Amino acid sequence: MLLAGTDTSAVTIEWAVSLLVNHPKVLEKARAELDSYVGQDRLVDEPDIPKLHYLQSIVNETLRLFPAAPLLVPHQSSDNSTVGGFDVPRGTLLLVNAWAMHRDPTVWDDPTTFKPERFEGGENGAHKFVPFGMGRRRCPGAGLANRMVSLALAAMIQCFEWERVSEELVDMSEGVGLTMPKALPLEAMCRPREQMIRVLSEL
Ligand code: HEM
Repeated sequence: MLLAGTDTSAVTIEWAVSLLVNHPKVLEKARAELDSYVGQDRLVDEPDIPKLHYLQSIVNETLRLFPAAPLLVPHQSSDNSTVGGFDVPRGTLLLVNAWAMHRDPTVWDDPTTFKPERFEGGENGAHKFVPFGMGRRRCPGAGLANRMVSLALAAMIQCFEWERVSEELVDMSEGVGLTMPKALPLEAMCRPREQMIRVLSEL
């Protein structure tokens, strides 16, 4: 439970910040949304999150490209069945490749590009977007995870300027591990936003 809840969320935040420093226009748009809905006189808080639609799209797009559980969790079929023309006997170990589904060019337009806008306008990905699995064994922490990741990211964007450490893009290779870590940990420069220094100093 601790690993399921902490590492997955931490890794998702690291992928999201990596994507944002590589896409400064997206970062700018997220900050503009925060400035418009929350302002600069107080820290973003949980009740603000449902209003921050672009931020939600960034979190979804991060989970699409870098699902923290790329093969979900192994399941076992409870009965004989047929899936897509394949006979699956009872007791078969089943893995769902969410990573591949999320990058399938037959269901996603320009699948390898980071484009949070694809989730705008009510697009929720339905059965093609499954970072938390589906059905009875879907992640019970999905709601909490979405709120935690969104709130952490929102505060980081609202309060700090983020930049890459050099002209070179942040390396987005995936490393080896249960929760798909970055191959190279993120290094980025951040400094408090001038407008937020008062709020930060009162925390
Ligand atoms: C970004 C964050 C997270 C991601 C991407 C994620 C993803 C997943 C996935 C894919 C599964 C397997 C679903 C399946 O079997 O089809 C799962 C299971 C689970 N998750 Fe999460 N999770 C996250 C955060 C959390 C949090 C915050 C908690 C709790 C505080 C949590 C608790 C659990 C538990 C207990 C299970 C096992 C459920 C079962 O086997 O019935 N997860 N998660």
